[in-house]
Amino acid sequence: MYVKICGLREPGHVAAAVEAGADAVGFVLTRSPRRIAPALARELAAAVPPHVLTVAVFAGESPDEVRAAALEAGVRAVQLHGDHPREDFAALRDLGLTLVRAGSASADPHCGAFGEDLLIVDAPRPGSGEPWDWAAVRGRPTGRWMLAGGLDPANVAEAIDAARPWGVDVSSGVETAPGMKDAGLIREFVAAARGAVPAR
Ligand SMILES: O=C(O)c1ccccc1N[C@@H]1O[C@H](COP(=O)(O)O)[C@@H](O)[C@H]1O
Repeated sequence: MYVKICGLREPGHVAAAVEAGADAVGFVLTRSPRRIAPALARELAAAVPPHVLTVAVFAGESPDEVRAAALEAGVRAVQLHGDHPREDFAALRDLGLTLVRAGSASADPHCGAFGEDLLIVDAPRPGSGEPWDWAAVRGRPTGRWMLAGGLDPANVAEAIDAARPWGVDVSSGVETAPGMKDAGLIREFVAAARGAVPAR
């Protein structure tokens, strides 16, 4: 089970995610209580070992804006929320970064359909912490896809069982308040996601 911890803003929380065994860490460079400047993302990303993917998160920015911020942040992946056409992913391909497409359950459920490397199937309002009907997508997405939206340490096993994703992505569920991550919750989330064995 691939695990991404998103919306990190402090070195201690990045370290907690890495030490807990997260596969990817996210830095939000778009409008959000978790937004940080690309320069801070660069500092945080510099402390992340190469086996952990560093991801810059965007929502609705143009390819040129994404390109500039991602290069400044020095990340290895960009995550695009919103209704981006295929051309936007094609325009970013030359960066050599992992491309992540994020959309709701009504978006195209096939990873790679827009030229992306990873897919996130999320709640209608990304970063809201609101659970949704995870079981509704079971069997629909294909390829390397992560489930997101309202996950937390207490429900992630149930969510995995319901949707059967390749991975999971969390932001609000490892916080004590919007934007305030908690190292203990990060550790609990990774352990719960990895311990989850879907029922047959
Ligand atoms: O985390 C944010 O604040 C955010 C803002 C704008 C776009 C995406 C954002 N994060 C992504 O949203 C989900 C997590 O949602 P939740 O808070 O756990 O319910 C995940 O895909 C994050 O990468």
